[in-house]
Amino acid sequence: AAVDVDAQTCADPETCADAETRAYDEGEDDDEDEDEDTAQRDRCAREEGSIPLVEAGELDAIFEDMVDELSEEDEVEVTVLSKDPWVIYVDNFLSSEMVDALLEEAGDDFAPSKDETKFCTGDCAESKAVQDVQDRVAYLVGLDEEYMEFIQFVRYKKGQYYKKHHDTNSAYVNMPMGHRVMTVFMYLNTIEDGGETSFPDLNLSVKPVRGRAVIWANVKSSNPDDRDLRTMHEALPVTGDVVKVAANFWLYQYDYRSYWPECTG
Ligand SMILES: O=C(O)CCC(=O)C(=O)O
Ligand SMILES: [Fe+2]
Repeated sequence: AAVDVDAQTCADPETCADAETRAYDEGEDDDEDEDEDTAQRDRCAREEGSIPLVEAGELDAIFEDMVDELSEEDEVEVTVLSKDPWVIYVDNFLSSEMVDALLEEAGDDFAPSKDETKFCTGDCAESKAVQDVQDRVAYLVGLDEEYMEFIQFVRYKKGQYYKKHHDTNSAYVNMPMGHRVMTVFMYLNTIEDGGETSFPDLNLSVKPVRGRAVIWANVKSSNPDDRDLRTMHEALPVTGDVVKVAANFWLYQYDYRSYWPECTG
């Protein structure tokens, strides 16, 4: 649901003179949107008997299990930044081979200008690189591919940033795939100058390190239909010459893939 937004602000016009920023439609409904939402709801009803990824109370257990599992892996190091809401980061989440293979899939042909993102669909989604990442996440979280959005590559040149936002849209709860329950955000290179992923309301920030993943909850464990706005986050401006490259991987409450693309946004 990435949209190009013209009226972006830049916190520091000096730093951001040439910067562009990315943004998502936050879905603050006006009347027109509501009519559209209703029409889409009729067309795109969630299949009856659909099984949610998390029931109330289960998200905590998913994170606990994931942390236990990852802690036992050689080379991998887990840091729990917060348990309420869950925010962890995992060093060597991706092996060096996996990072190289993903970078190869990401390529260099990002759409220029504002929205430097690229969804990995088609051949990219079928590639071994992507299948390996999916398998890893499927195993750790205990879900299958249907619940996964296609990986989205993102990159930031000097001065670029991504303003504070939340990863799941308030309207998603009424869409067939439901909320983006969790985000798995993977850094494909190390950035020394700026580029941190910051959670201002939690006073936390994570540095981009090649192979590191940040994993956080976007909904409340007590009620997965409810967004947890405490995990609003931003990408701080890259201040050096190295282009930051990373990948978003979003996990939904319900099947995403069979509703994509007609009913997913
Ligand atoms: O680049 C980052 O550090 C975060 C990116 C992000 O939050 C997003 O693409 O939704
Ligand atoms: Fe985000």
